This record gives sequence, structure tokens and C-alpha cells, in this order.
Amino acid sequence: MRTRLKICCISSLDEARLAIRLGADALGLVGEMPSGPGVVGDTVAAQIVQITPPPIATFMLTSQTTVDGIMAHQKRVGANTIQLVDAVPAEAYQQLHQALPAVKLVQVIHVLDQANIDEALLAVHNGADALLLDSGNPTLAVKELGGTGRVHNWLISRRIVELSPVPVFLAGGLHPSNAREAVDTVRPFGLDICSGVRTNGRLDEHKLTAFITALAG
Ligand SMILES: O=C(O)c1ccccc1NCC(=O)[C@H](O)[C@H](O)COP(=O)(O)O
Repeated sequence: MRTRLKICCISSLDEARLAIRLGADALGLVGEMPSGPGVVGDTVAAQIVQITPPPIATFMLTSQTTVDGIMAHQKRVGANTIQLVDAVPAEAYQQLHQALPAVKLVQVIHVLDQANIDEALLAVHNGADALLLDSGNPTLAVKELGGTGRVHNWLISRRIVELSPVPVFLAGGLHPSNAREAVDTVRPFGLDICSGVRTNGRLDEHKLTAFITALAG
């Protein structure tokens, strides 16, 4: 099965068009975060959603943890997928599904240790439609919720993929030189990439092409 590709931290219409032209399956639009380089304003994010054709998915990344906060963010952006980068209450998934039946929920799990395996399976049990395994650290005083450029323990991620009944994306420190190894080790449904295909903060066509080529090989 082809490994899907989500290009994250899309910061402009031009970056969106480039990612779409090169074959992205999904675009990531990073909302307000406690830390990290990839944030895009809600107005531009909403414009990117408008120009993105099907079947390409638009993932709105939110650090909101209340149903009201998440819904208000979704209303401003209009994406078809919500990526929850922080933990939310167990009941939030069903409440969001009821309020936004056409919108899919992707739960980020920041892989730090074996306990994240149970955390991942619980999120699926509670209603997550997919998982995204990343390298942040929500326990810090200023939370890291993504965009770290760091690789985590892929063997834990591999175990989550083996146990998960829903698709799992792998993120964190991916770049053209480790993309193939990541797929072979973890066997995810898709890869998610931000800093590894950027130069001076901008989406870099050459790096993205190299990443896609590595993935295909
Ligand atoms: O990029 C950010 O600033 C960011 C901050 C907080 C949450 C998510 C963020 N980025 C979006 C992503 O999901 C990244 O694609 C993912 O964390 C991988 O990033 P990288 O390690 O740089 O490829």
C-alpha cells in the first residue's frame, strides 16, 4: 500500500499550491501554539482550505482542549479534519462527532515511553478516527506540541501501528534521508513532515521532491 503524505506547517497559498502539485495527500495548517515555528493565521488557513481540491485533506492543528474552543477554531478555518495536538477529555470525541459529523478527528500522541501505547489505544476507543505519532513533550512548562524536528523511539510507534485499528501517521524529525527507514521500521499509513522539507522556514521544492522520491524508492 502506498504510504500517504501529509505536508504540515503550510503557511501560504503558494506553499499549498506547491504541496498539491507535488502530490500531497493532506495539508497541515497549524493554529495558535504554545511553541513551535509552523503557525499560520486563521484567515490564511481558511483561504488555503478554500483552494484545496478533493481528495486532498485539510488538517487543522489545534491546541484547544475544550469542545467549545475546538469548535470555534474549526468554524474559523473550515478544515475537513481536526488534528488534536494535546490531550482532550474522553467525552470530547463523541461531542465533536455529533456537532461536526463530516469532520474527522486525528489524535496526536507524543511518543515518550511505553505508556503512550495505552494512551493511543484509549484515544481510538474514545473516538479518534486516526492517530499521529509525534515527538513533542506536553509535560514541559511551555508545552512542545509538535514541529520539534526530533525523531522519537520508532519501536514504540511500530507497536502502536501493530495494535491500532485506525490509520496511524508518523511524524517527528523526518527528512529525505530517513523517510525510507521510517516506513520500513514503523509501517505507518502515512508520514507527516514539517521542518525536514523546509529551508529558512520556507517549503523547499527540492527537499520535498527528494522526500517523495525517497518514499517511493
Ligand atoms: O510546527 C509547529 O510549530 C507546531 C507546533 C505545535 C504543534 C504542531 C506543529 N507542527 C505541525 C506538525 O504536526 C509537524 O508536522 C510535526 O510536529 C512534525 O514536525 P517536524 O519534526 O518538524 O517534521
